[in-house]
Amino acid sequence: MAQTTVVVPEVGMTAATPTACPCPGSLFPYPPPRAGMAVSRKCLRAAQAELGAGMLSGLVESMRASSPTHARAAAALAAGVDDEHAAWMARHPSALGKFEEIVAASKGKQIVMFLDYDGTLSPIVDDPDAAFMSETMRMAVRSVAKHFPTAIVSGRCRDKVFEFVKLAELYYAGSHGMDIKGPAKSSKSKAKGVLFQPASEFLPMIEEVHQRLIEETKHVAGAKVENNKFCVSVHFRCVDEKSWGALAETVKGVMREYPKLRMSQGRMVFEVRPTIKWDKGKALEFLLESLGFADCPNVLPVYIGDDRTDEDAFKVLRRRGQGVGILVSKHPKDTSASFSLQEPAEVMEFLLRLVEWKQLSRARLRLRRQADA
Ligand SMILES: O=P(O)(O)OC[C@H]1O[C@H](O[C@H]2O[C@H](CO)[C@@H](O)[C@H](O)[C@H]2O)[C@H](O)[C@@H](O)[C@@H]1O
Repeated sequence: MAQTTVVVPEVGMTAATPTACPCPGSLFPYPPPRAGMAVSRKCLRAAQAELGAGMLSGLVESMRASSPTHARAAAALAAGVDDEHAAWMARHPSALGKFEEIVAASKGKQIVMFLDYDGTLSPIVDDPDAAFMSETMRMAVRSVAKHFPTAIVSGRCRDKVFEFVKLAELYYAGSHGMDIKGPAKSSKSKAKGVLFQPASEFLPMIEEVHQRLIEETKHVAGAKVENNKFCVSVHFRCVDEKSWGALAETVKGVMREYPKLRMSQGRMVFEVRPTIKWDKGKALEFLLESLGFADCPNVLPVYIGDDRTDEDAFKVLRRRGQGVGILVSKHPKDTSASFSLQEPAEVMEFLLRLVEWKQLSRARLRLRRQADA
């Protein structure tokens, strides 16, 4: 079969004309990692070292870096800010500007959409319980899901992210991918009803650490502890910067008692989760496999996210040499994503353009068939 090859700069992927996908649709491709087995000595040592001496000042520095005001101020101090931004944009061009190249690369392939929630579909707000997505964004996601299998991949607990998104036809991977569920049984989807929870052994420990963190951080005004089922978030967006050191010290102190848990940092939030080798990147691979696209050249995963935890998924796309990683950010950031979008409003525009493009391609195909008949 003749091959049409499209190379998208920065993405390094090629699009070929369709061949029948040979991949069987396996619903449970990975044996769930057992907690005890997954926590190797190396992991334990790394977790302990991570929380060891000297970590605190590093932590506070990193808390500062995750604050947009600080990041901007620091950037403004640096000379040649505009040049730096332009250079970053050249490396991670706007997915809207490169839209035609992106869709051209999907020729003969099934697009599968992966969407982070906070900061991607909803704007970042002070109160995590009030991070609602707009009705227009919901309509855009619903329309996208009519054309392409679509998954929400979030650090939040799956039930909570579902409450925000409210679309039963989607796949949901909550708790940073540790709680995956396919669409309801009535759906026509290949992976309907799929459920995967690789960290279920950690539930009692997570519940315990959640309670401990509430208790230990209650003296820090503005700190908020959120139970995300298989992980816990400690928010410091509303904590006075003078108390960041105290908060970091407190969380670090609790973490020392739980070597099977690790801590990472998102946007003004500490995220506590099991040390198992599972993240948003693994969730992406699991979902692709569940959909029947394991080792399949005829798929184009598109992942859009704004957070450090989304980098695991961007890295997977890079490693596979397949797919489109899009970072949502107004500011230059280290990222493995190929493209960028500035904010949720641009994400919505990108989704709507995808829908429009798909509808147009279908209409063109119909017309061509009618003309040939
Ligand atoms: O993977 P995500 O869907 O991006 O979830 C990551 C964290 O998102 C939420 O926190 C972030 O958004 C909040 C609401 O805008 C904001 O107040 C907070 O500062 C951000 O870090 C969520 O509340 C966390 O539990 C997730 O881990």
